[in-house]
Amino acid sequence: MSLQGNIFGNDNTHQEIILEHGTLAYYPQFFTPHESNQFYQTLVDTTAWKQESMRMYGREVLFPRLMAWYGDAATSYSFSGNTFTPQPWTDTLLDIRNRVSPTAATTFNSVLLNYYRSGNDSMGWHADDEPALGKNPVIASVNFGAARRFLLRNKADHSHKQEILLQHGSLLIMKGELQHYWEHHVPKTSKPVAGRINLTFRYIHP
Ligand SMILES: O=C(O)CCC(=O)C(=O)O
Ligand SMILES: [Fe+2]
Repeated sequence: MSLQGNIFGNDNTHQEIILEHGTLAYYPQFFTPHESNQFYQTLVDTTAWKQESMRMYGREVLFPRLMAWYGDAATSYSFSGNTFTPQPWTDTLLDIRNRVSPTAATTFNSVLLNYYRSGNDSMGWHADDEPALGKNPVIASVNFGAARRFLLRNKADHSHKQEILLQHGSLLIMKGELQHYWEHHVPKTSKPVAGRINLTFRYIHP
């Protein structure tokens, strides 16, 4: 545990979760509740949200959440058969990025936003291992809104698991070999939960 704040006024108290082949660092209160409320509402209101679809078994299936992609102009991004061209950075997104980068000790040129409108929205098992992310990507995941469970499982042994409750104002950094050996997902929940926004800051190799 580090109990020291930094010059940005972030709460850098965190927990390192060392897995076999991969490391996570979880900062439960990286942003204050007050600024987290403001970021949440601004992002709900001003993001260019879209419900994208992917082709699965010959039919178009809607992703069970809303998404948006922002970043430097040269960072188009492909997954599940889609190519996303980024929207230009907004002041809010640059503000969040600039708060997170020093702690992640890297630079980011893009961000994927996911909006889970209710407990019925979710994200399936996957690894963020697209070639454009490079060999061992550092991904900074920021959470505003309802707390949701984030599950990890070892690719080779699904009984080998880890779980983190990602809370309002938290930051999760994924790094090292994590994406090669582990998958993650956000399950649906039958509990009545409010909306949640997750932002994953990434470096896309042009
Ligand atoms: O919503 C989350 O916490 C996970 C997001 C995620 O895994 C992704 O965007 O790749
Ligand atoms: Fe992911």
